[in-house]
Amino acid sequence: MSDEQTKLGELRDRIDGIDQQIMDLISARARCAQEVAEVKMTYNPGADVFFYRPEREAQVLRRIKEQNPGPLSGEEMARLFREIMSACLALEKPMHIAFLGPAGTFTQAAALKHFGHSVVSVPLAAIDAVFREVESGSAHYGVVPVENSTEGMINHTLDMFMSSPLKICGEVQLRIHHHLLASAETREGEIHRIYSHQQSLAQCRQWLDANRFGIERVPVSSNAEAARRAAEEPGTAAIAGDMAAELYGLEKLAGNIEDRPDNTTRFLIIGRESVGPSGNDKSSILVSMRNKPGALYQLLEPFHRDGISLTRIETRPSPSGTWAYVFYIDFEGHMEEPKVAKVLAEIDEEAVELKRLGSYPVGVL
Ligand SMILES: O=C(O)C(=O)C[C@]1(C(=O)O)C=C[C@@H](O)C=C1
Repeated sequence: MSDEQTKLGELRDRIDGIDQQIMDLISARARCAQEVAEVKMTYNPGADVFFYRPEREAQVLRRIKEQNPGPLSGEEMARLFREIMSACLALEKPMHIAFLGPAGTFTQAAALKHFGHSVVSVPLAAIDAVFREVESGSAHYGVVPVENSTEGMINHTLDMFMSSPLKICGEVQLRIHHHLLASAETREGEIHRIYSHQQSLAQCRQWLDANRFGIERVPVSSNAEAARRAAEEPGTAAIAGDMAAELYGLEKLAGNIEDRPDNTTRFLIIGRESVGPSGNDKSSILVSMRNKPGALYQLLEPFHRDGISLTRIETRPSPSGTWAYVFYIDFEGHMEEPKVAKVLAEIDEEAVELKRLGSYPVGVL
């Protein structure tokens, strides 16, 4: 046996021993989660038991990132624990997560990033269908896109909150990498059409102008649909992400072609219950004010006075009348914190309507 083989043999024996310990510890953790489920059921008899606890998951993942000794990065270690917790939660209750489909969309990638892979992910054709699926109880939670760093807000999602009773239970950000994809049978020179979602075509406009000028660009309902067509129609290509490429067996002709390297989409987790404080939270509200001078100032002043940072404010036309507006506001803090509760009580007095969409942990992964 060579020196190399001897040394590798020793190290692999050590790895086998460590794997055994990891397995024993993960199994002990999983048994604990089973006991947690029993406690939740015992103390909430006959009720809709909420097994998934977003605030606790955020705390666990934050602690892992903070205390990670290396050499793996904090993100990598948190990802591994994300999957362990996902498997533990599935033992308590298999979660059904509705997302804006079809399979292979960035929204599915966001759902799996947030919940891990031990969930049943259910593709739906439209944002309002995701809301309905969760409202009816057919899915435990839903995942919908809310804003993109290049293209701005996804208004359809914001508008759904005006009429939906659902709460925002979490957020997850995903770096969006677009690739030019085609089937193995399609040669580069033959490509006469590129399919993608409207937003993705916009996010890659400069690259397309510089590198594939003159080739027809056809918007379709999703990137996954674009990938499906490229797989079926010879001579066409798609702009889509890794998941869609893998799902439809496409090859990457050019990778990371988005014009802005920091291209990120933020997704919301929607559910039926409120989430407790995790120690680092955000809240979202919808407010409509009387149409009078200084209304916006009156709305924002209490936040400023109490030192609460706004992270987003968007204006949407109100469904109730011409030239009436609804403000969608995200801010730092949890609605159970006294200073946040005080500001909201003040706004409630002045507003025509104040809808509390929820408080939720700032995205960890
Ligand atoms: O602490 C709980 O309530 C659990 O159910 C355990 C656990 C975990 O595996 O750590 C699993 C699922 C919850 O979403 C949060 C945490």
